[in-house]
Amino acid sequence: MNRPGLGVGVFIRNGDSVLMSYRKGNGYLALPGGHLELYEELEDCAIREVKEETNLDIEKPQIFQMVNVVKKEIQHHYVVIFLTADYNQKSDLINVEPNKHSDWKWINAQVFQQHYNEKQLFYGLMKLIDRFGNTEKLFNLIFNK
Ligand SMILES: Nc1nc2c([nH]c(=O)n2[C@H]2C[C@H](O)[C@@H](COP(=O)(O)OP(=O)(O)OP(=O)(O)O)O2)c(=O)[nH]1
Repeated sequence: MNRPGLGVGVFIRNGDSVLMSYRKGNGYLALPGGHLELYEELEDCAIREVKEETNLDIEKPQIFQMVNVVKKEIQHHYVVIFLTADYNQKSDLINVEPNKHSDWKWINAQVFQQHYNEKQLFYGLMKLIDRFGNTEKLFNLIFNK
């Protein structure tokens, strides 16, 4: 890769939790999301990736935060855009790509913080918490508190 990639991650709200799974390749806890395609809007990317991975229909995707993740030692450079969204409860949660993700789980701030402490969050999320200092502040913003 000779240019940074552009990744999208979606915080889907449910009660006090967001939807996450462990990535089969690296074992990190991660949000649903993926790569922005050419000529695609960020919100459309979020809707598409969440549907492809979880079968959920998200509602009101909103651009939330961004991080620039530079890890030269492993040739990883991504700009990651995070969005927040609600979801339509009529859509069923399915692990559509079990070869890529463990089963989807609703994760609260405490569990999220534990994974941060153990450096078990996907890179963009680690950098996001580095910025906020702790998960509580981040979750307050996600849930508009
Ligand atoms: N999905 C997702 N991607 C993240 C997160 N944190 C983070 O840094 N990224 C970055 C690194 C990923 O390699 C990149 C693109 O997401 P991805 O790896 O899920 O892409 P993907 O395999 O679904 O790609 P594709 O379906 O679009 O081909 O975004 C996260 O929490 N979830």
